[in-house]
Amino acid sequence: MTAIPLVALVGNPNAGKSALFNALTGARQKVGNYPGVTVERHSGRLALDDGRPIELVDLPGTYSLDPSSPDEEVTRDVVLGRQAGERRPDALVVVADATNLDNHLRFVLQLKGLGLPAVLALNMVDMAKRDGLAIDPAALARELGMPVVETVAVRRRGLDDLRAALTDALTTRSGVATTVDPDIRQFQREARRIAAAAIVAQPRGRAVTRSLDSVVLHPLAGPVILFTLLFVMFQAVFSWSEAPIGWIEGAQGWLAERAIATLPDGFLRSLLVEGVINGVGSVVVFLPQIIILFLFILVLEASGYMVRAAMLMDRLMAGLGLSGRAFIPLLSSFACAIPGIMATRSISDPRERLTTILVAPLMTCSARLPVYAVIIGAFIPARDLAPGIGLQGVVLFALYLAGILSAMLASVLIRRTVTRGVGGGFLMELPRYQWPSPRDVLIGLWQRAYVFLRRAGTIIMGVTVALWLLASYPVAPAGVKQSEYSVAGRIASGLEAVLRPIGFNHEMSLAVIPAMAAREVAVSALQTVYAIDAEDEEQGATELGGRLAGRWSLATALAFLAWFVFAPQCLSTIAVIRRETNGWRWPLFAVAYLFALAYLAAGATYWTAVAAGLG
Ligand SMILES: Nc1nc2c(ncn2[C@@H]2O[C@H](COP(=O)(O)OP(=O)(O)OP(=O)(O)O)[C@@H](O)[C@H]2O)c(=O)[nH]1
Ligand SMILES: [Mg+2]
Repeated sequence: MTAIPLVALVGNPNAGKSALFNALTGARQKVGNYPGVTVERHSGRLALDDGRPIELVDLPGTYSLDPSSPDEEVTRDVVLGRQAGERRPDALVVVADATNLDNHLRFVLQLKGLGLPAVLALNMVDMAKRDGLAIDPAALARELGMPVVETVAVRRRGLDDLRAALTDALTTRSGVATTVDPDIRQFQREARRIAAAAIVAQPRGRAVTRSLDSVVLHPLAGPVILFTLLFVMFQAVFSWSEAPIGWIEGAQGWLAERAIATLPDGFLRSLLVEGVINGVGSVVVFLPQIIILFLFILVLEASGYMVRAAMLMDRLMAGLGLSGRAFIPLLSSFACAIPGIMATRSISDPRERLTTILVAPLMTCSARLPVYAVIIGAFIPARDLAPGIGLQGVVLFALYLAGILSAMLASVLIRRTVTRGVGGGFLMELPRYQWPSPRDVLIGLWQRAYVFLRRAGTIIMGVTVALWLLASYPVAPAGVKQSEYSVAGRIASGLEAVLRPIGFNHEMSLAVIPAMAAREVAVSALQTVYAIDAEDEEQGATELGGRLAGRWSLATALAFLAWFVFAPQCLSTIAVIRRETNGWRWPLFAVAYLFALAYLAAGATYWTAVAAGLG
């Protein structure tokens, strides 16, 4: 006697497999409206139309047959007949949620590639109809090359048709052949195409999302749109911020004047004016630009566009060995690498995760913005390249691009060497587009502003004041430069020997040491050092940009920018890498390669600029 046929119920989590299992076998399996309800194998019997008995097994839901994820591997092994103590199923009933067709079809296509006789149970059609979504099962069957039966498992509807289709599939035993290349991105594209062909009516919101996506995710138009959006964002950072920056500078000047007018000349007044008000003020002045940057990022996130950008990036980066799964952590690293590195916990593949952690510090965090902005403001003329396209915004865009491109390049190199091995695919559900809620955006902006101001009031102020003390003492004799004679100055002189070949001067060498605590400190440190060397307080309060423009060569300024694209000038990031990788090995690796890159990039920039006659 031959064993009775074995049929497996497979599909994405929450598709209704257990509900269907119960309806077909009369069993009482636990069903629940959240993914991952069924975690072990259950089987039961039912009779086909011709009276033949079959054994039906209800499997845990999975999103794909990705061998890198342990739970998906079980499903894969069962379906392929590789699981110990389990025979290979003779046929599959693939269950898909009609209300989420394209996402579920992706897995259907993958399962179809296995070549087993299969029937698609298009479940939850009641929910689809309620939402105004109509799917043509005949069209779907034609496109898929697989019988399709509409079911409502919880109402026991479509069961007879399902049994009939299953009887057919088992009798003819016609396995459906693979038609698509087994690549998750191909499945995704094919699933979207089939869903679009089978859906005959859909709610308005979905239709809007679909037509927007056909443009936004277009292989050519998509990247162009993404690039344009980012370009506009960086233009806005400069062009919208002028007035509010003026207000902050005004307030800062007024505060300094008040302090000078009320306090007697001496230690306290110098500390307050040079260290606190002007030092910290030189950083706080960049608040408007940070707010503008985040206004764009938050709106794009809330609208549902960012997930699309991740998909686009995934496609672009696929050949580079970096997955789109890394996009969200890398995107958060534009705010700060620390939450970005923490967000890599969502990356299941350990090698991909480590690579993402190692390149996250290359994404331009908001702490670099003050450094970039002060140098750009001082050295790049505020003229338009074309109407509406300012040169300063273009340079800022280029700096961000340099960070992104080097992160991509670094990840290719790291993936080929230290973290070699295949990674998992990238699956992401696309949410619908929606208007961002102004309230949520405002709350988000407030949080960013608060974090920035808190940093200014704590770590940046603390380090700046400490630097002011170290740079003010011992007091230099007449004719000797204070910033060189002081404790800080002497330490910087040691570093200057190393940094001079890449165009750095004494003040810059002095600024990069305290900037290890936080990059913005580079700005307040320069402000403080120049103020200390100034003849009087009036002159000391001169705006930093103007002061730099008169003293640094353009080549030196550009080298400083290049340095900050790469340098791991942030102790907290190093600490977080240590925590997330459980040891000193990777943080030290990151520090070493990033400083090496910074040195090479600054040097190359400096010498190229000198050779071009900009020295
Ligand atoms: N309206 C409607 N609800 C359904 C239908 N089929 C299942 N459900 C409900 O959908 C939810 C998920 O059903 P399950 O059978 O637990 O899904 P599953 O595929 O077994 O999920 P996992 O075990 O997590 O993989 C439950 O709340 C069911 O009651 C259907 O055809 N129509
Ligand atoms: Mg289940």
